[in-house]
Amino acid sequence: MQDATSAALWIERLCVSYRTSALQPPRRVVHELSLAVAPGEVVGFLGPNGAGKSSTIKAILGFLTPDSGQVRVFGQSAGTPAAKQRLGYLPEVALYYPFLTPMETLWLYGKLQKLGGRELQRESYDLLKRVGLEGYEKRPLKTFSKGMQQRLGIAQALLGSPDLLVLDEVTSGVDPIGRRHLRELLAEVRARGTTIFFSSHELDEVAQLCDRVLLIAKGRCLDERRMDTALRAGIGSPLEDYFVTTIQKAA
Ligand SMILES: Nc1ncnc2c1ncn2[C@@H]1O[C@H](COP(=O)(O)OP(=O)(O)OP(=O)(O)O)[C@@H](O)[C@H]1O
Repeated sequence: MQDATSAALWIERLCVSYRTSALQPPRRVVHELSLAVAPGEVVGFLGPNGAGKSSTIKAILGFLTPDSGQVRVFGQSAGTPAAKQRLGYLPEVALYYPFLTPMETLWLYGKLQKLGGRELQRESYDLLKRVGLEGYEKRPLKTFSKGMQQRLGIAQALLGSPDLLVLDEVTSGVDPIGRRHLRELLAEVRARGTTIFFSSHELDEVAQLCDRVLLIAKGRCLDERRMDTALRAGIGSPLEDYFVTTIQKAA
């Protein structure tokens, strides 16, 4: 049983609202959401469009201030340097400077993490190789396809060997070969004991990678369950059935 100090990720009664106009009251998009992820666990965060997945992820990163509730990363309050140090993050849309190369990009992100020197250079080459960008280390990103940029995003998220990897739509825009490659990479990251929390609409992928899935809709947790063989079997269809029927029942 996890608690706020032992969990890799602990969210308790999180509420998030957005104000889109000074004339309108804020609109709440995450309602009293609670969840816990154990160290080393791989959890898929599922839900239909607009369910509140990215908003929850932004609260984990400390990018927004919740109305109420608490978010902790390895016992540290979200958004604090101590929490950020343990986190690697790939946003839903990762934007990089088009005139920089992958090596320069990782150098920049490494510097922001206070990494540097030969160690950073070695880690950057190693990561680019692991994500399948060997040979592209010194090409400007403006020549990269979306899938190649996404691979760079994974390398950036893995820089500094984070203990918790938070991925928002990790394989969006990646071709089937790239997806397989990324799945293998995440399986390898997981085997090293890294906790992974990721949102995805790719249920095949979720079925193959996750220990557990959490399903949210309209900012509320609908269900959670372990990925057993019944949900893994077939070509993702049992998990798709579970997703569709649980959402429909709640509606
Ligand atoms: N910056 C913002 N300002 C106002 N409303 C926002 C903002 N970001 C998200 N929302 C709204 O919050 C709700 C939840 O959005 P969120 O992006 O968290 O959902 P999601 O589950 O990640 O969706 P998707 O699967 O489509 O990426 C949506 O209704 C969205 O329109």
